[in-house]
Amino acid sequence: MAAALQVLRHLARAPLSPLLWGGPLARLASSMALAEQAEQLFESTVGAVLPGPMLQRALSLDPDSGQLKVRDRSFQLQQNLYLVGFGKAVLGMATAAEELLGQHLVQGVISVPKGIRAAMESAGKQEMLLKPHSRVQVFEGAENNLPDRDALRAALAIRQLAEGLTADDLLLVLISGGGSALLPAPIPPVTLEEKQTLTKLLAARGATIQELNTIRKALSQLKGGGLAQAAYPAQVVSLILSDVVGDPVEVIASGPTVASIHSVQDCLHILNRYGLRAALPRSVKTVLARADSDPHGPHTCGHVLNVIIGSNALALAEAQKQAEALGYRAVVLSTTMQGDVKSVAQFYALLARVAGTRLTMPGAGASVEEDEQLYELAAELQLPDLQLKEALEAMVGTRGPVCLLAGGEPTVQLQGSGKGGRNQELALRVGAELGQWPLGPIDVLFLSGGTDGQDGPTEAAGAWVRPELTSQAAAQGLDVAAFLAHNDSHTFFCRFQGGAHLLHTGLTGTNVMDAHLLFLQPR
Ligand SMILES: Nc1ncnc2c1ncn2[C@@H]1O[C@H](COP(=O)(O)OP(=O)(O)OP(=O)(O)O)[C@@H](O)[C@H]1O
Ligand SMILES: O=C(O)[C@H](O)CO
Repeated sequence: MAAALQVLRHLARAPLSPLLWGGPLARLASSMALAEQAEQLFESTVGAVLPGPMLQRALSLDPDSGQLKVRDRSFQLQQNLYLVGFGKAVLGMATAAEELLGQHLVQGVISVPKGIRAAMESAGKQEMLLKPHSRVQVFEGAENNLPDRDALRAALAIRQLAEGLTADDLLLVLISGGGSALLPAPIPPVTLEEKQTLTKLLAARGATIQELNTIRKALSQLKGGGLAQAAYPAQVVSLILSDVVGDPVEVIASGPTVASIHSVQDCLHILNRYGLRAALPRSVKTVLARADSDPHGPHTCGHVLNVIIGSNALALAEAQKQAEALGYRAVVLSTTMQGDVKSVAQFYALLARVAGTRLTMPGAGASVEEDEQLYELAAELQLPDLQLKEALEAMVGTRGPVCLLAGGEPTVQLQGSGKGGRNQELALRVGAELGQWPLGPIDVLFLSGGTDGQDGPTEAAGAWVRPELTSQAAAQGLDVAAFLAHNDSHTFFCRFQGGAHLLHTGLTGTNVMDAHLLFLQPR
């Protein structure tokens, strides 16, 4: 048995040959290999945006001259390098930056989530931990992604460092998702508590991250270009890991090194939209009124270079390469997947059916109705970069396995009190949908995983499913619909086949939203 497993593992890693996909043994191999390959590809997706590789790609230092190259710009390092950072992935980014540029680093301050060092330690991720004599001071705070006193202390230390810099200095700013909560510095008389309450209310009422961060910028000393202004006249290079669809630098972590273009009117519209304008604290009204008459206008950021060094698109591009190396025809469908998880699940299930028909019955063509339905669903999701037509055209003449890749962040409207996460809920919904139709002679697998390794408040990163999910679950006495009704996807996957469908990567130290992989293998 062990030897057979070895063979299957080997098959899983070897490039796929269409000849393999035939008899019953090959089918068993294919089914094991498919799940293993899916997990392997998910790991490759995450691997492309781990802090170490990302910083190595973004920075190059000539050790003799001390010239630092970032994109097409050069900076002279001469014991004049300072570092600040804030965000969920910043501990690993700072570790990698110190490793690369340590001899020039004078001082650093970073603000990272509470408990992250202990979590990385216990996960054995030494590469994410600063060395004992690091020049970087670490503040942990913002429990539950909300600004708190600890994060405020960190923000003030970061501001102090930035304000002390001169025109000879270079400030490296490391930014990742979660940065907004980790860099709170409300403009007086707004208090931290008031800012916290407003943020919570806006989020609870469904404000988008763009809206939320517009308000955060208006009330903050450091967001919306404030940090860049504090560091002036030093040069500023911001290295940004994007956790927002479309990679907008002014939104990620509320753009502390990007001049804000929003007016007070924009803020009032947002506050109106969520019914919060009437009950605004006096302090917030005061700050907004002052901003309106600010004679200096928006900050300028001419001394700043903002660079996106990691994103969902980058991660998917790597996964696409790996999938192709494994013998798949691989297409990136979209990196802006968003919308309600139910619609997203319907989209993937129908896509599997339409694409599957094209792959297994090339002559027959898919039903026109299904095609139309698929395009309608896609239009409802409003994905600006969707390559649906291209993906379907790529199936024509393809007789081998296909892998469709996408990324983004669907939303779950929580109704139940179950345990789950966006990715496990999406996978479970796709599994349930896939079981509703016959799919023909084709193996299908759908995987959804959070690149940060933690899907909602669970230890899993996500899950994978196959069309047999509902019937296999029923045989085990598990009712998929009942679990979905309570948003209890994690409990489901823990019980289903002993948890074999869960993705367990542990905290990855990075975060570029979620990855969705759809595999189609004609038998
Ligand atoms: N029981 C549940 N079932 C499905 N989704 C859930 C459940 N509980 C929480 N969630 C979802 O999990 C998300 C919060 O989890 P998480 O901490 O992974 O947030 P996040 O937005 O992924 O953070 P990050 O920006 O770090 O990726 C929310 O989108 C929430 O709707
Ligand atoms: O910190 C934030 O503002 C969000 O994670 C988006 O970047």
